[in-house]
Amino acid sequence: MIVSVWRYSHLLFAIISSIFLLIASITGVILAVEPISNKIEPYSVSGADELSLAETLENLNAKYEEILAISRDRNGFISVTAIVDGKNEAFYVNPFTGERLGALLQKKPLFQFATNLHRSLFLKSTGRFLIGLASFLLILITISGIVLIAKRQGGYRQFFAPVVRENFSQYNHVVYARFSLIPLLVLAITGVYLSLLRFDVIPDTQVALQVDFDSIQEEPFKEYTEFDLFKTTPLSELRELEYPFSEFVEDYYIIRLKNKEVYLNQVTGDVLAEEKYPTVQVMSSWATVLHTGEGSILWSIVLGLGSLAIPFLTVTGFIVYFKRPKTKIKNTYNKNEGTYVVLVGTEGGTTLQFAQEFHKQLLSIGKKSHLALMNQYTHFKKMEHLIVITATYGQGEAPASAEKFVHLVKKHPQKQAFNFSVVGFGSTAYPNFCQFAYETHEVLETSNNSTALQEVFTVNDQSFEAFNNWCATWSKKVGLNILLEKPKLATNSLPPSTFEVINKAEIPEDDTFLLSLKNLNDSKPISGDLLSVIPEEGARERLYSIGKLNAETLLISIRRHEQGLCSNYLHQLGQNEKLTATVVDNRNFHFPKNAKKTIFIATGTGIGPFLGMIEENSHKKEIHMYWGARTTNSFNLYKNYIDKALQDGKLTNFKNAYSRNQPEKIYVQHLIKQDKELFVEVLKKKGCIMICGSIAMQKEVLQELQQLCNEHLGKDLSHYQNRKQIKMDCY
Ligand SMILES: Cc1cc2nc3c(=O)[nH]c(=O)nc-3n(C[C@H](O)[C@H](O)[C@H](O)COP(=O)(O)O)c2cc1C
Repeated sequence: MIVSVWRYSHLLFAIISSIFLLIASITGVILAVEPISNKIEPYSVSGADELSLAETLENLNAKYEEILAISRDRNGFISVTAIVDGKNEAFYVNPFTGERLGALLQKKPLFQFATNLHRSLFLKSTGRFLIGLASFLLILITISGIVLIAKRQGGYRQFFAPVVRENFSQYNHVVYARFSLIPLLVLAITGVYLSLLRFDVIPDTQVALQVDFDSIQEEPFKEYTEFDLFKTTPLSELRELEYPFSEFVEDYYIIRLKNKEVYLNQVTGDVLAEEKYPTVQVMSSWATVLHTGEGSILWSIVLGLGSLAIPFLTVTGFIVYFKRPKTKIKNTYNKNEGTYVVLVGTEGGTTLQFAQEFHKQLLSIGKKSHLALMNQYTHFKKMEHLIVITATYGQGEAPASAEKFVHLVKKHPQKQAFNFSVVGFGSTAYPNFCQFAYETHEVLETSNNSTALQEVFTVNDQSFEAFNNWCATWSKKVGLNILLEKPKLATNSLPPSTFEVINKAEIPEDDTFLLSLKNLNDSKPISGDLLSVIPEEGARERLYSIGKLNAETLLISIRRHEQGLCSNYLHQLGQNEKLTATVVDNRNFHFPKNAKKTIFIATGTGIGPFLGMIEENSHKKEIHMYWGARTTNSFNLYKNYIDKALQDGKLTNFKNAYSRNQPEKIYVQHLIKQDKELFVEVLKKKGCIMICGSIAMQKEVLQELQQLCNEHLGKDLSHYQNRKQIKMDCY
């Protein structure tokens, strides 16, 4: 709920201010160029800042007959206003020689236009107010953004940890927001400050020095080069020095330094009045520098990039929001009528869509089903079956709509007996896979009158296939017949492609076979992506991991099930026959480009994607493979590929674990124990471990790795999972 409040505030502020922020950001990018183009003008004189005011005045007085003022701007350029040939002129000079360097910079028309639009949208005070308001909203957007990133990353300490990629917009929104946070916050705060100053909400106090004319002395006379202030003040401190208006002693030097203003007797060099700038004035000066980047190429670039991030973050932010599935809950039976109660824990809305499909099918077979959010848990009068379907967020925490669930279960004990089942939606890309589902199961198990019908069932990456499997086992247990339809989710799949079967190899005793497919379309799968096959109209899709042997040829390794519709369909395909299937992007399971050493762990047909990754290892990076199967015979299907890869140096090492070759069973997890030094080294040196095969094997392997991390690395396994050093695709 708290996350939702932050999320909706973030969105609301963005909607209100988006147009103004877009204008301000685009003009801001243009204006960031101005200080850079000014700074690179050739008016900077090296070593000038170390000159004293006395030396500067001496050099310039020698060159010009009548100087009215000397200035130093934020770029460090020195200019004089002097009467030359009877005319009042202002120009840049070399303070060592007095040489004229060029005319004062004039604002270019483009920058003038951009400045007006940026400050006031050409709407005078109304425009200034709107821009000020947009800056204020930008502060709120940035703060709510910081909170949202921290929540997503699992805490402020993890703020800069790698972001798990779900899709382009979500990933880049978070990544670029983190980069641009500081410049955006600075731009927003200084923007608000400058607006408040403009509207006199912050009074622009200036120094107002008073000179006591009665006490002005005409003696002792001193050369101006001997004035203490002139001798001790470097030119770098100067903003502006105004010469006395006349030679009368009542007229004095006005010197504006970086931190104070001083009036100096032109005859004796005595200080007539002096005052430090008020805090507001110093702050205003800083706000201007920080907001405009004046005088610093580096800060101007940072601000320019920050401004550029605004349109990008606006567009990706809106895409993230509008892609989020939105569904309302409608109920035919209220909470007191439903015998089946389906509760959902969701944050992004996808889990709700699965739950809705399940609820719809229960209703369609005449069951009284009531659907609600987990936060709406209460006393359900007629409930006999409770089905909880929940996602996991943060670091294994409850999603927004289930935050109160644990508390509510304790608060509302059910008066009648009921059985329950928990389905966890999560992603193995996160360290605490479906943890909240396990917590939910535990709390329900200890609640009044409850009986667990099944263990927690987990669904990785919103796999409809897995959810459907759960539904099949659940329906069987309760004696129902439910057929689910796949919800229309935004998936990463490409349009369907056509493939031609070019080879089939098989080990009949093992019920496994390898299909080599020629890719006849433009789809460019990568080893580790998935091939979605629908064996006949209306049937469920099946996903197979792809191994890519070369640009044209893909390999899929399949286990044939006696009653399996899809595995038998693929099995009966003959040479040159065509297959229509869809490539699904599985970016969390691609070969790691930056790892120097990689370990593959697979059982059975899980070897498929690895055969492609090995084949593509043209740089001969170190790859160690651990493969588990029943007997030596199972290996014959892959032997040629592995032998050739070892010969070509594309595979460093291959070790197998055959469970039925010898009296005692050997599994891949036993090999991990044997070779623990290698595993420790790979994790330590930022290498990667990839796991593909059965969920049962994955559990055992993760347990072994967890132990190894605790004993030898002093870190939790999740540390490496967070850094994408462990990649999994298990089913
Ligand atoms: C910020 C964030 C954190 C997540 N943390 C976890 C996690 O700790 N464990 C897990 O199994 N899944 C995690 N997931 C994956 C979600 O549980 C999964 O994508 C789920 O299907 C989302 O369902 P929803 O759209 O209904 O919220 C996380 C997803 C996001 C975006």
